[in-house]
Amino acid sequence: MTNCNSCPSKNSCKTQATCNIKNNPNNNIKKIIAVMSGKGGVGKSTVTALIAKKLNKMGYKVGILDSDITGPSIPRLMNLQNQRAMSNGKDIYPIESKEGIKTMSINYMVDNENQPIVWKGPMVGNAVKQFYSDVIWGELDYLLIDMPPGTGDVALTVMQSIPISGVVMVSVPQDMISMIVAKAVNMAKMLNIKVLGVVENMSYIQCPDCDKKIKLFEGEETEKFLSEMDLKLLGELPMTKEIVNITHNGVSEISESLDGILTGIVDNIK
Ligand SMILES: Nc1ncnc2c1ncn2[C@@H]1O[C@H](COP(=O)(O)OP(=O)(O)OP(=O)(O)O)[C@@H](O)[C@H]1O
Repeated sequence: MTNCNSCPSKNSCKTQATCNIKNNPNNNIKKIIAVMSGKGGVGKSTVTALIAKKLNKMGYKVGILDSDITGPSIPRLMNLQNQRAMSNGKDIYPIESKEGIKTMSINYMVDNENQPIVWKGPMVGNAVKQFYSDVIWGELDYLLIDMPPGTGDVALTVMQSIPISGVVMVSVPQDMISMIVAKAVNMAKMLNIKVLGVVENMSYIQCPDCDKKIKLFEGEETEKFLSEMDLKLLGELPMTKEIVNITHNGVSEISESLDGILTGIVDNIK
């Protein structure tokens, strides 16, 4: 049953008659942002984790819902592998990172993270809906949703059921990827969900000796893609060991330059 009072979209919702998600009365979530890519492996989960850490550092209350049921990576990226979610039989308690970011992922419910989730689409969709409705997120300024790759069944369920305020698209500077990201952008537009902009990941590498930025995909037409799709560039992230250390190895210090890029990204989506 829908509970519009606790829904983050209550003031802007146009679909109350058709809404099919239950809003948990224990939760008060101010803004829900989905991080999407259309194509797997471009760094969607990494960007989700970095945005969450930056918002958390700025003092906001943040949660991450890992809706990638068949390829969950949030527990590892947040240094929370081998954790188990507890339930009181009705609600599920999220797992909190050391900095206080609440997370929920299917990996908190399996005995071994290598165990595959061999479920058909509707079951996967229902699990994601439960992660929204049955998890005690409490008071959150931002709930980030790490979307499954692609524009398939589960992505559609998430976008149709959860009251998403906007989508951040993650891309890498290659023509082929831009084309696939364009599909995801068009999907969001078809569903009337605002696309907040694009984060270009693995945009360049930086020489450790002379600081020169080296574009791996020089000549690719990112600017043309952005203007054709009427999209804002939220920021360009380098391909660095620092990002791997922050997201895989639990390193909490962020260099001034990466912090500056993340500030630019979150200022554009807040
Ligand atoms: N900017 C970066 N610098 C260095 N490594 C990166 C960067 N972004 C992502 N990676 C690495 O690339 C790999 C894929 O990243 P990630 O899991 O975030 O992608 P994804 O798009 O979420 O993938 P999936 O489609 O499986 O969900 C990870 O090992 C991650 O550490």
